[in-house]
Amino acid sequence: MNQVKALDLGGIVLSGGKSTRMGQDKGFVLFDDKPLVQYAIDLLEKFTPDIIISANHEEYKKLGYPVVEDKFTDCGPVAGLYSSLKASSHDWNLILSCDVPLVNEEVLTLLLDQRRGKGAVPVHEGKLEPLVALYHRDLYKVFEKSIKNGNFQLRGIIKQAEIHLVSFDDLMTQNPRLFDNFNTPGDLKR
Ligand SMILES: Nc1nc2c(ncn2[C@@H]2O[C@H](COP(=O)(O)OP(=O)(O)OP(=O)(O)O)[C@@H](O)[C@H]2O)c(=O)[nH]1
Repeated sequence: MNQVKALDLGGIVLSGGKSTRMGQDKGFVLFDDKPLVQYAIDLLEKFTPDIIISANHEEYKKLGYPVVEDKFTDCGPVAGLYSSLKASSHDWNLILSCDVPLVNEEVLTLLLDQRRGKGAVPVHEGKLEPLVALYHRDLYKVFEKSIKNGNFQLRGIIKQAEIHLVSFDDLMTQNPRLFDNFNTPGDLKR
């Protein structure tokens, strides 16, 4: 386990989307013979034994971790973040969406090292990655307010919040595919 014992840390896997582009539940799609959701679980297990799966299908219960369903529907990932952070019993929570299997231990370690205020989110060439992040549990209130105001745009919400944007430009010159999103069947074959 990674040496961040001082932090009260949980993990949240986001896998509650509609997977329209994939055509089937993305979390259970195989990449190199392993379901995508398992990549996120395996990585988070290196940091904490306490993991929540944010999902809206019964099937996720078989993975051995508590499943938290969205309270607000049709709002996208911000709804998953709201419900799972609220359900978390930890101050700090590593977030990992199920469709970024190339994210590695180095990424999450850097976020833990670089947290300021209420969290840390990667940014590369100006693009935020709010679903590979470290968030303080308190942020569920920010997400709740945004949802109730009809604002589901996570990147905009994050820019307004007290969260450190951590540059990954250097790391990505060595590994440009680090944050590759697997959204379609074609993405699995690249
Ligand atoms: N809990 C929860 N997670 C979501 C929701 N929408 C998206 N996600 C997760 O957020 C991540 C990014 O999702 P997207 O690729 O933007 O959306 P998607 O619904 O999974 O896929 P598309 O229907 O193809 O857009 C994935 O891990 C999704 O499972 C949601 O409404 N609730």
